[in-house]
Amino acid sequence: MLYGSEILTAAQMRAIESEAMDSGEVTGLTLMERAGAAIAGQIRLRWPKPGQATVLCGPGNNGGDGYAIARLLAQAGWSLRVLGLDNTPGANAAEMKRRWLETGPIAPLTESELHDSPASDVFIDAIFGTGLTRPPEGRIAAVLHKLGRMTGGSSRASLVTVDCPSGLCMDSGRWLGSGNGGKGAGPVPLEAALTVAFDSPKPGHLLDQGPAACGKLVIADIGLRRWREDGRPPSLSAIWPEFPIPDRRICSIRERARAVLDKGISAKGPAGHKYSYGHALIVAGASGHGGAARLTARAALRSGAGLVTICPPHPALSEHAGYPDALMRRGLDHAAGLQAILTDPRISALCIGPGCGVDRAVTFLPAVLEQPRPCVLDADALTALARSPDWPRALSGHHVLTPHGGEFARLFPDLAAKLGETSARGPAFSRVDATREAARRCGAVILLKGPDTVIAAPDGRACIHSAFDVPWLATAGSGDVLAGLITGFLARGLAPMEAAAFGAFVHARAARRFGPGLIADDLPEQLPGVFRDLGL
Ligand SMILES: NC(=O)C1=CN([C@@H]2O[C@H](COP(=O)(O)OP(=O)(O)OC[C@H]3O[C@@H](n4cnc5c(N)ncnc54)[C@H](O)[C@@H]3O)[C@@H](O)[C@H]2O)[C@@H](O)CC1
Ligand SMILES: Nc1ncnc2c1ncn2[C@@H]1O[C@H](COP(=O)(O)OP(=O)(O)O)[C@@H](O)[C@H]1O
Ligand SMILES: [K+]
Repeated sequence: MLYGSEILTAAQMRAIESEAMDSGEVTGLTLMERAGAAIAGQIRLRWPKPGQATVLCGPGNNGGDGYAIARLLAQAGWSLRVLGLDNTPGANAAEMKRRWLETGPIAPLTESELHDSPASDVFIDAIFGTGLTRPPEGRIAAVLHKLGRMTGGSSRASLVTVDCPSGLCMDSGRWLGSGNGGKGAGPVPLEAALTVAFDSPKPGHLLDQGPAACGKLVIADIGLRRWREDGRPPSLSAIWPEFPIPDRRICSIRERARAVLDKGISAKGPAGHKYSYGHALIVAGASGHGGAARLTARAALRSGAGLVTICPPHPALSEHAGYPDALMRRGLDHAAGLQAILTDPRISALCIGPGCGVDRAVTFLPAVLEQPRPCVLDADALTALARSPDWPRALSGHHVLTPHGGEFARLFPDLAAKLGETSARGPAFSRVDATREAARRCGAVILLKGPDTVIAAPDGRACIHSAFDVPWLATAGSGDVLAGLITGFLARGLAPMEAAAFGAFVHARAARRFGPGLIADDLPEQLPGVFRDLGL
């Protein structure tokens, strides 16, 4: 459907693994050996000279992977210290443990044994993976605290995690047992240098605390693709250009971008004129607040919309007189005026919110919502929307809402509260769960902003756009630019979910291309380069 790679929940991953094993074509032990070999291989790639490694093995299959890694690294000349538990109930993990014991001993998995380990180049966390069901407690929590202190910050030793940092919920990216932001009763959050996960990224690798905890994420192919690619469209995918997972059901960003932006041209041919590319209308606010709406309008122009008109109140028209000259201006003082403008059928998308003012947004929202064109609701329009009773009934599939966390909490206070709660059991409620539920309730596309932007449609399709590598995107007005991009793509005829996803992708790409020091004004100016880089 969208771009990037499929994301699987822990339960979906387990189901695929079971299906593969039930087919009789692969055994659990083979998968574990492949997992162990993938991680040992990644470690040897990064530390070509054999060194000292300490492997911490838990009770389940994650621990089984750990014993396999220890054996393979030892065979490659590494010095190993392995810490483990007496209890290893699973047959495959027990077999891996038995094979390791032919090579070396296992010390108890305790804080004091970890403390007494020889200085290590690499610590390998194979305590819990997808099987984590509750927050680590007691002795394992103490081990994780210690591991966090031994490997975090300026420590020389690197942490490599098997599938995920132990204690992190792979469906939400939240530390089980702690509230939002990693605070609370959970373990010292681990900060890995490298996480090697299997087959597909899980939501927790990309959401919330996940990216900071996982470090560099590598997805290892362990031969399960055949059971995964069953023809169904993925319900959750990652828009992550740097992520080189070819997935035959999802075309590449480049292909998709070309298809998306060629749309106007191929529909109209070279004889197309400006109206072929759509006409976007931006409802702007009173004097003194014009910058936000102008950023939106500039982004809509640069996105390739054929025409963009900005509509402030008449007294504020002079404020919008400057750059860009391509922008059209039209005074708009009351709802009847908007209805009159909208008699022009060539206006193909609207945006209301950036720099609009809440009172003005309250005035214009009914007229905006009752007309059938696609529309982006951002900033003040979201605050205005939250004030009107029974607002979800006024929305439908042609609306795109682009809240940041605060606006989301105003619109969906219960979902925001749930996101902030401490989770005593996994899977924890995630930003994907919250955004999907929000989209379902109001029947519109929701784009929840953040370094881990989540976009969801009312039918349950969702994607995560990861922008952890461009923290400089968090600058005043960058959200206004995003709203303009989405409006421009809607004006050009993209479906709402696609316009939102493509907007988020292009927005981050522009920020990445500019680099630190970026201000929101720079973003629209980067777009021609972004489109050129994409080969458009
Ligand atoms: N997905 C796949 O296809 C593959 C997965 N493999 C590995 O298998 C792992 C999943 O294995 P498991 O399902 O055995 O689960 P884990 O090894 O993640 O651990 C689960 C075990 O720990 C217990 N447990 C969970 N939370 C606990 C807590 N807070 N305190 C104490 N005990 C707790 C569970 O009851 C269970 O016995 C993956 O993360 C991955 O490392 C690989 O071996 C190969 C293939
Ligand atoms: N830490 C971050 N890293 C990358 N992108 C971020 C980060 N924080 C916010 N963003 C992005 O920056 C934009 C900020 O939008 P918003 O909060 O509406 O700001 P404004 O109202 O000033 O325009 C959003 O696209 C959001 O996804
Ligand atoms: K782990």
